[in-house]
Amino acid sequence: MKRVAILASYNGSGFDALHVALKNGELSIEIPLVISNNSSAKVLKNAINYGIDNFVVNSKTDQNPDEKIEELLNEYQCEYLFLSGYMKKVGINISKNFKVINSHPALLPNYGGKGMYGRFVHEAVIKNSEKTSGVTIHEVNENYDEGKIILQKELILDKDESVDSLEKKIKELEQITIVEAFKNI
Ligand SMILES: Nc1nc2c(c(=O)[nH]1)N[C@@H](CN(C=O)c1ccc(C(=O)N[C@@H](CCC(=O)O)C(=O)O)cc1)CN2
Ligand SMILES: NCC(=O)N[C@@H]1O[C@H](COP(=O)([O-])[O-])[C@@H](O)[C@H]1O
Repeated sequence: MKRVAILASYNGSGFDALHVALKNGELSIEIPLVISNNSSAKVLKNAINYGIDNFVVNSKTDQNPDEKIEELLNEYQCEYLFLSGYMKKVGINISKNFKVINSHPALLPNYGGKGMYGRFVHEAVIKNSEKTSGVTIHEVNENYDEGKIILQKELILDKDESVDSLEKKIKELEQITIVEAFKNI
């Protein structure tokens, strides 16, 4: 059974989708480990509620955060690492030694790269009067948002789409896209 660790900076909404899918038997995975760089992240509270071991790893807790993350992935025997709204670059040792998967809130290769995260993505999409946006699940390499695309799902923007309304739609679409992607990995 695939052992998947979660790495998140805030809510980890993708983690919630995977956890529901494993509990209802839709996905044959285990999630034994949750890591956040943010000690007040909601993802940690959810991990505690689900009874899942969780750790804060950042430059204050560890001299080399990536080394600590790699140590935890090995200790918990996780071959997969899912980035659920993680806002830092994952080091090359991790991306090379583990199967790292990310969910990006846009249709890569557009609207990706440094600075393209969270609301900044939706702001750019709307500023450019795009007719569509979507979600991309992709493998993670040493660069931001350049790994092999696993699955994309598209949505059509309303004429009066706002950043808030697009963010909400993307997060809803993300929930199903993440689970479908893990079925095919
Ligand atoms: N090696 C990789 N690491 C990460 C990837 C990746 O594809 N390869 N994806 C990101 C997630 N992400 C987009 O999907 C992303 C997150 C954050 C940024 C960014 O510009 N971050 C800022 C710092 C923001 C902060 O500190 O809050 C920066 O680097 O200056 C871009 C894309 C996760 N890691
Ligand atoms: N480029 C990475 C990126 O923007 N990731 C996005 O951050 C959000 C985190 O939301 P959450 O903290 O509520 O899960 C998610 O929508 C995810 O796609």
